[in-house]
Amino acid sequence: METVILVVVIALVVILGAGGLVIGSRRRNRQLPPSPPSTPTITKPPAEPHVGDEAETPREEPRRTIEEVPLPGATAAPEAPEEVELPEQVVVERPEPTEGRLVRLRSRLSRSQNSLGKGLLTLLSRERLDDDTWEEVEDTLITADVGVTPTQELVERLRTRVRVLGTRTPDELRTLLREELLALVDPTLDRALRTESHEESPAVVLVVGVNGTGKTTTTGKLARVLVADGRSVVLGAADTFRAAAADQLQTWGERVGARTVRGPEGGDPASIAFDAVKEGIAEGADTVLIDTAGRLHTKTGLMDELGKVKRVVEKHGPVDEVLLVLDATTGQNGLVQARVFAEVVDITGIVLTKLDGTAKGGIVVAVQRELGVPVKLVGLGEGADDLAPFEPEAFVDALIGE
Ligand SMILES: Nc1nc2c(ncn2[C@@H]2O[C@H](COP(=O)(O)OP(=O)(O)OP(=O)(O)O)[C@@H](O)[C@H]2O)c(=O)[nH]1
Repeated sequence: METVILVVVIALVVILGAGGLVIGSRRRNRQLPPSPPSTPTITKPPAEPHVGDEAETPREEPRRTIEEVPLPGATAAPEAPEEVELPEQVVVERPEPTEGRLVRLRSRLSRSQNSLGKGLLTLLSRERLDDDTWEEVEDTLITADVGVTPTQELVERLRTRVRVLGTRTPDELRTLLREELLALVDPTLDRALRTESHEESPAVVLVVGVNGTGKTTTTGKLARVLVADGRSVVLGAADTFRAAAADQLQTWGERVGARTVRGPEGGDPASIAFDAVKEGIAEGADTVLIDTAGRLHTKTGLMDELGKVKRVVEKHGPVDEVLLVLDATTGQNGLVQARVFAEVVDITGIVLTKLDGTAKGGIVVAVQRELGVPVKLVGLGEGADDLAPFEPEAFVDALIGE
């Protein structure tokens, strides 16, 4: 009896052992295939499946190729495809023309801004224009970030003109308001971008501003504005503070066929700026656009960094434009930033971004007054061609709605 039990136990152990091996080998076979490489390369096709194979089973065995099959009269077998590195395809885009861009993008402005224009017109159309109504006019302008002094000036002038005029039809009121708003925005300021090359060297534009205001995006969009106007551009990725900024800028450049000069992450922005201008000279480019980092940790740090970039670039030739990028949605905070930058470097123009996302278009007036420098460009969306040269008339028309 004992012998019989022993035999049965041994038989069970043998059967279980064999089963375990089978399950184990199945498990091994179910390992995931290796993940595909990130860059596309042409590789050999996989081995063909055999009948009964599971679809996801990797087939490591070499593929039976045609040369192993003896064919009657066959001389040479066709060659298996070689591994080939595909050249990267860069499609150079043709940016939208810049003329009349603000008019085309006006709907973006009026959508967010018409609370200002419509609000003012509604107030001015009231039966009686008493002190309370004029106070409401003031509040509306201040809420739209126009600033206290310009608001008081506008209300004072408008009040006098309405009194003198006597009768007030809606058309007359609209015309008066348009004229007064336009006077605040100041159509006499020179808003031309100095981007034309000199005899021996390209024009140099420094783009400065706090990170996150849309500085890198604006530099990229500006490259498109210039290319659309027939200029050749070199980009300098001197914002070495944020790792992805150089990649981002390079992508913008590639889209319009502009070269980007960049350095190591955390590298010296001044030396990148210097090299970018050198490249611009070598290429005979019209304009070099330099994206800088805008850390506001300390004013001294910022001053040192931007001062050095400017000094080093000036070894090649003058810096033609220093554009300060401000986020219109940050309101008064943007004005504080503007003040700090203006103390550090001579700003020649302002770019107001994200005007599509705010009803506070009055910031155009406030920042120009604050710095005594014109708004030259406005950002009206995230699209590649959503940067427009600033036109006071089109802007005011969008505010009050035509
Ligand atoms: N709606 C809107 N978004 C904008 C505009 N301009 C820029 N942006 C967005 O703002 C975000 C920040 O833009 P970036 O260019 O990365 O900002 P930055 O100032 O360069 O930041 P750093 O590279 O860190 O210095 C992005 O999502 C942009 O698409 C604009 O005019 N309108």
